[in-house]
Amino acid sequence: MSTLDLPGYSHVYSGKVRDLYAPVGADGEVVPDQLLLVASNRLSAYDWMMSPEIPDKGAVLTRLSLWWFDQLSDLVPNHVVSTDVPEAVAGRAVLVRKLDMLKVEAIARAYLTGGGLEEYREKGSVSGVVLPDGLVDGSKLPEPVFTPTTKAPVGEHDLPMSPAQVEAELGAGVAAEVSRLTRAILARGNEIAAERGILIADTKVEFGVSPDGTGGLVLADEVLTPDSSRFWPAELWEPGHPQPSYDKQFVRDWLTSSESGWDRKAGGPPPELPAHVVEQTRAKYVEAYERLTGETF
Ligand SMILES: CCOC(=O)Cn1cc(-c2ncnc(N)c2C#N)cn1
Repeated sequence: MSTLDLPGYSHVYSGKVRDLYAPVGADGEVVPDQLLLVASNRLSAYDWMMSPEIPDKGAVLTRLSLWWFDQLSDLVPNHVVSTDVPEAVAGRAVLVRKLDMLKVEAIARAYLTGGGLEEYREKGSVSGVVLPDGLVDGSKLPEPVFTPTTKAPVGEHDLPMSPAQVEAELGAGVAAEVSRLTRAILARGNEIAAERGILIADTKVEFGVSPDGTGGLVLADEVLTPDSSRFWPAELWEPGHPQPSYDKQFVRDWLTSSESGWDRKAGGPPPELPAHVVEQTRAKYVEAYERLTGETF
């Protein structure tokens, strides 16, 4: 993946779909207390990077995340400084406070699926939390469950963390607060999304703390986007099988159709997405944004 040459910024880190830059002052020194978080138009599905990119995906998800930060501002402070960003990334980048990030992927689940379902089928629990018997793919949980994982190095898999492991990493007080906030964020997200016909099955948020040690937890990264969360169309929810993804189903359906000619089990990369799949996927991101926020993209 190619990173951008952004005058006044130096590239720090690239994830699958987002990139992090550090502002550089006039003296050429990195500005120590801020970062530029850039959302790309890249789409990942089935652990593969799709091609071509999805036009406007980065901008739609950035605006959605900013909207959620605002909706959640009574629950938790966030890292957003400003959207006054370079023209080259206008609309899909945010200037944020540089924080000391907690080494825990804070995941909460309102519905059981994916890795949590696999762990439940093995142990009857997820991240050390015992769940009721008889749950199936897509089951709604009695209440959101905190199921944290490690932040694995690039190329390795995040591993479930038990409550004891989280306490060892963060301390009992911070661990309890991370659990409480993560579940509250998902619960709030589902209160709002349900009114708009969307279910948020699970979400991953990240917290940081100010390097100077003042204040408490700060919500960082992105929040309640289809990249950090599973968005399901509420009207199609039916426990007992994989649920259609609000934003990636067109891609998944085409990739697994005979039309694509892709054999996922063979291990090779997927083919280029046809224009109609790209357009339908873009439209779903715009639709999710407009339904949730009531604003026009
Ligand atoms: C490629 C995008 O970055 C990430 O995926 C995760 N990540 C976040 C940070 C971070 N570090 C310090 N301060 C922050 N405010 C943040 C944020 N957000 C680092 N990696």
